Amino acid sequence: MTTTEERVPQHSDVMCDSFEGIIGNSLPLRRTLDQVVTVASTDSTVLIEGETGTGKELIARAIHNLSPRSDQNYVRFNCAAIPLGLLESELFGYEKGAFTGAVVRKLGRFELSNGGTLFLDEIGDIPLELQAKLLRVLQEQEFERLGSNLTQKVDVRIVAATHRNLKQMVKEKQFRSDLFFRLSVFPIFVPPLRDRREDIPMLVRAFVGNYVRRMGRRVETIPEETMSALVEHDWPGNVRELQNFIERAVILSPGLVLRAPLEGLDRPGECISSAPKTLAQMEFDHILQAVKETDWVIGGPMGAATKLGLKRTTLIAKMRKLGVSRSNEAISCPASVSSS
Ligand SMILES: Nc1ncnc2c1ncn2[C@@H]1O[C@H](COP(=O)(O)OP(=O)(O)OP(=O)(O)O)[C@@H](O)[C@H]1O
Repeated sequence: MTTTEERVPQHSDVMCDSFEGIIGNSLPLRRTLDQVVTVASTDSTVLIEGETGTGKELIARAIHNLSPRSDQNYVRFNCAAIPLGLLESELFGYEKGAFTGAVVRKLGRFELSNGGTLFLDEIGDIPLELQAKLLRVLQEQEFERLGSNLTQKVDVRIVAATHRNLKQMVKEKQFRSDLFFRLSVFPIFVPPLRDRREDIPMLVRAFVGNYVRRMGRRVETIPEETMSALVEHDWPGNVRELQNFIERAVILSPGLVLRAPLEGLDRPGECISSAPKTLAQMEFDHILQAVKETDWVIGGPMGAATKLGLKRTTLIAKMRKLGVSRSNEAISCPASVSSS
């Protein structure tokens, strides 16, 4: 093994850096996990906020596992995945004959999670009409099944999550402010992967290890330049996107060395960053794209300078200033290009 490769660790190595299946050791992630530990032992409602794929569901499960309710039910309910008309009956249940098709009594998620934890994923997608009813259950822990006058009492700990900006939704009157305040008793923010790049190598090694085992492959090393490119990438789909990418890479690796399809990361327009790009970043991307298309030929009629309408010397000077070189080949969204 050379110094520019690293060994894929065994499962036990990875587990040292994993907490409740949450891999990573960066400061932002550790801060989030500290909050998880702090709130888990209480019965308080928790609102988990963060972009898609950051691991909100893992955090919700960790809160349940570390709580005194861990031996009771953990029920996950995705508010966005259920058709509008069914949401109410899925949450609160119904009596036989409550509506056409209600041939037997059905318990809703609140009753199913009685004594345990109910994880309401994508809470921002709960329609306004249902928000008042949800608020009542959160406050009073009571509700009626559809088609019944009998009040059901429950003891449910609520953990909710959203990738939406609920505060903004409140301002726009799409989300009730009283429900927002009730939900956000203890908010936890899960940072996007691009704000905790130190976690990427650990995640990559763990995912490679997992997929290698599952697929019966023999990958043992990850080239250093592959790891650097993965750390540099912005991962708009966060850990989920990284995980899927690694699965693809392992499928494409018949031998001992990971063959990651880095060119798949380098698709212009796919780079969704929270901050708008600077002019220098756009220039960097555009020039990098042009030189890659000409296979790094700068001068001459078929060269990148002609393509870009620049003199050869001007393009070379710009490339030097912006730091465009072959080592950037795998980078699609340079975070470090300054606009000066
Ligand atoms: N820190 C982590 N360590 C290991 N796996 C992780 C981590 N974060 C996320 N994952 C994995 O990434 C995938 C997405 O995570 P999860 O479903 O928890 O994200 P999410 O924030 O709830 O996404 P969404 O908002 O789209 O529902 C899952 O397969 C999860 O196991």
